[in-house]
Amino acid sequence: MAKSQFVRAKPHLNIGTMGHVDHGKTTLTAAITKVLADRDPAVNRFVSFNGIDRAPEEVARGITINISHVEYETETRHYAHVDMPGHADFVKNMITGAAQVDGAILVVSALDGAMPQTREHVLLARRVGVPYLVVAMNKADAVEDPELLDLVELEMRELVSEYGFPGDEVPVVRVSALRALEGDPRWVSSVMELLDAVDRYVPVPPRELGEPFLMPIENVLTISGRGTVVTGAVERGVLRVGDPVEVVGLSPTLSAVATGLETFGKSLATAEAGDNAAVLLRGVKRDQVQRGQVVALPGSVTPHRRFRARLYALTTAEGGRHTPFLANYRPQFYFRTTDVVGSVDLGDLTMVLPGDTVDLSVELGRPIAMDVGLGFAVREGGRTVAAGTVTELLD
Ligand SMILES: Nc1nc2c(ncn2[C@@H]2O[C@H](COP(=O)(O)OP(=O)(O)OP(=O)(O)O)[C@@H](O)[C@H]2O)c(=O)[nH]1
Ligand SMILES: [Mg+2]
Repeated sequence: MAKSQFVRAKPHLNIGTMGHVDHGKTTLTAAITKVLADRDPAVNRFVSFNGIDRAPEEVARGITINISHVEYETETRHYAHVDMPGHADFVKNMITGAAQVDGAILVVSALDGAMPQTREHVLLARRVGVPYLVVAMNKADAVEDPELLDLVELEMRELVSEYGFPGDEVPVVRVSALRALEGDPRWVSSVMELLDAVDRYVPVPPRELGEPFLMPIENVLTISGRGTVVTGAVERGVLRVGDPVEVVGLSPTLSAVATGLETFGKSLATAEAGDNAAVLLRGVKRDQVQRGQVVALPGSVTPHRRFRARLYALTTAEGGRHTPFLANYRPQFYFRTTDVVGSVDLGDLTMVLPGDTVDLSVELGRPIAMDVGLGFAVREGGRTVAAGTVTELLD
């Protein structure tokens, strides 16, 4: 049966939920789809909590591990929403999600206030270039004392300001995802208020439609009888069905043809910057492609192991190292949807102290598709210790 065609009737935005473990991101994601589906069932579909956290390990541990995507429409916009994990062990998956969004809903439990991954996510949001934050103060149903709510709001405004977001103007909305999901009218309207804040505060970003096509691969699937499908968020450009592409990074560059395009199960004639797309690749086997590679216009981007970068080492208070790092430091480098080990060459410097901004060279263990200006995070032992930007491609 032919798939229905995706209609571009409203501006499309990518948003997502981030924040500390258990503060209610997945519950809020489910509640948003519920509230909108009740309001406009013709265009919205309810996705339950278990429809979002559905991997067996997620169910067993009661936490989000993988990012998942849902879609919904408000009156004025179509949104793709990525629900990110809060647990410290899965920050790498959170980085992948954050790199794709035009704005993020930072979820904080009003019972707990800012916790370690609340802070780390604000920092990473800034570093991977999330342009706008809206704060959802969740679990407001469980807090009796209004002064406590005011205190958490103040704390959040200060926290986001510390990382360069405009803390005075960022919308902070008091919600209860759980009660909204249960249909309690007071809290249903709190979720509507949150969505209104997102509609108003997060602008439609300029899309880089004129640039050469590039989509980082997030997942690879096999569709029996059809071939290999790669999914991800289109970073720039436009791809048409039938266009030739290259798969770049990690292993030798591969040529292919995009023979089918979809978004959220509906077929697309073109996939463009900002879309969440599934691309069917002709002539590619399942094991020839992997997460961390990119699909790109042939010849438009090349893989590199060595590059120069400007790097900011986080201070200890920001969650960074307690000690300087020296020549031959070998942390993990997080690019788009993957991480690879690499070593640094400090040149004339003898060490890099927490809080320093330096220029240095990096040699990665495996090549990554990169351009000047690409951002990355540096992590070791489960925490983010630095963030950088590629300034020069070597080889
Ligand atoms: N009282 C109350 N509890 C809530 C609310 N929202 C979520 N919870 C509860 O908080 C717990 C964690 O909710 P999740 O939605 O899984 O939290 P999460 O932020 O997605 O967690 P991770 O993805 O693992 O980081 C669950 O037991 C929810 O029922 C709320 O608005 N009020
Ligand atoms: Mg979750």
